[in-house]
Amino acid sequence: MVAVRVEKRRAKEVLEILKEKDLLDGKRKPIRDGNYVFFPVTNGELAKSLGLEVVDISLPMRPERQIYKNLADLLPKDIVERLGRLDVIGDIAVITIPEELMDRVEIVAQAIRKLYPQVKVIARRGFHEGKYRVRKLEVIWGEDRLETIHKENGVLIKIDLASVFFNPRMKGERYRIAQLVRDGEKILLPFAGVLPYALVIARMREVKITAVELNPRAVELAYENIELNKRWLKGKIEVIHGDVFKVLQELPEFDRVISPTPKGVDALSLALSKAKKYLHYYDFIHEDEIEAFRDRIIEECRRQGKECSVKVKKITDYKPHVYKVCADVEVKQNR
Ligand SMILES: C[S@@+](CC[C@H](N)C(=O)[O-])C[C@H]1O[C@@H](n2cnc3c(N)ncnc32)[C@H](O)[C@@H]1O
Repeated sequence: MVAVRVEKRRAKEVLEILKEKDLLDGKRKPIRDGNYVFFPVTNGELAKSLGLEVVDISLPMRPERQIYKNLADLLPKDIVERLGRLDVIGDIAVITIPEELMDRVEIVAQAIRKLYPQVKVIARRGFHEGKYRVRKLEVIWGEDRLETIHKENGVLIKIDLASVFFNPRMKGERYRIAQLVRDGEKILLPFAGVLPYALVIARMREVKITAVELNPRAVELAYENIELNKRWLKGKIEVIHGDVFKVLQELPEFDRVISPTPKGVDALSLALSKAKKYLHYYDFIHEDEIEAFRDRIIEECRRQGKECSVKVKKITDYKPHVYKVCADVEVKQNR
């Protein structure tokens, strides 16, 4: 089996070349011997044509599941450093690629496919747009579709990334909230999307959830998702298609309100007014403003005649110094 033999002092540089040309054989491990490093390659002739010394040598195999851990194992440093976040949603990989790397998109796509062989579509991430908070995505490799089924916390979530919001990085947060919920609770979920929170909670707890969503496509998928998961849901989910700011006026108080508020929308007063015991209110806050955010919630509680304790938790970073946060509000029951 062939490998490239290179002096130790040139090893880093040659490794980058091998990654760039997609020549590195990830199934075998490189070895060091004295002053030389041997890199396993998939094509000796091509390596030779690059002026590299190619030798016949047997190198140890890597364990199957540890072949590649991340894109840095597969791509040259100058590319990896400029790539943004990579998420895998069902069988769709979504990656942030800056404009100046668009002429290297082929090798990025190849690396993603090696890392995630199950992926059938690779899409380039744009920004969230409009009131439905849908992300602009461009398919750069694979099947021309943005619909998929994602597995998370024991539920299946059908998503159409072309027309609804979904963030797989909130998986841990959804689990955290589900753990706080107790059997028997009545829960209100404004801004419910395709129901990721509702499904995860209903999977784990015997509760009644009322979910409100405005985007008609998200509502359609919400119903499909209830159907997809019905065999293992302990809780019940009712979906209301409508505007949170109108629908909630007609609804009573709930034990718990969970508001995954869209960016730029202020639903604090309304969501709190519907919370008998607990409110989990999400917002995007600069790190210097977290105390002020907490004070604003306490002030709103006072205004509504509620005595509350408020803890604000950073959930994910949104942009430098700005976080998606969750205010966990507990309404004291002695009123
Ligand atoms: C940040 S996303 C959260 C979606 C979902 N909860 C999740 O975590 O994936 C906000 C959702 O609120 C919906 N939305 C925006 N304005 C709304 C309104 N006035 N009434 C109801 N839903 C609204 C959007 O369509 C979107 O699905």
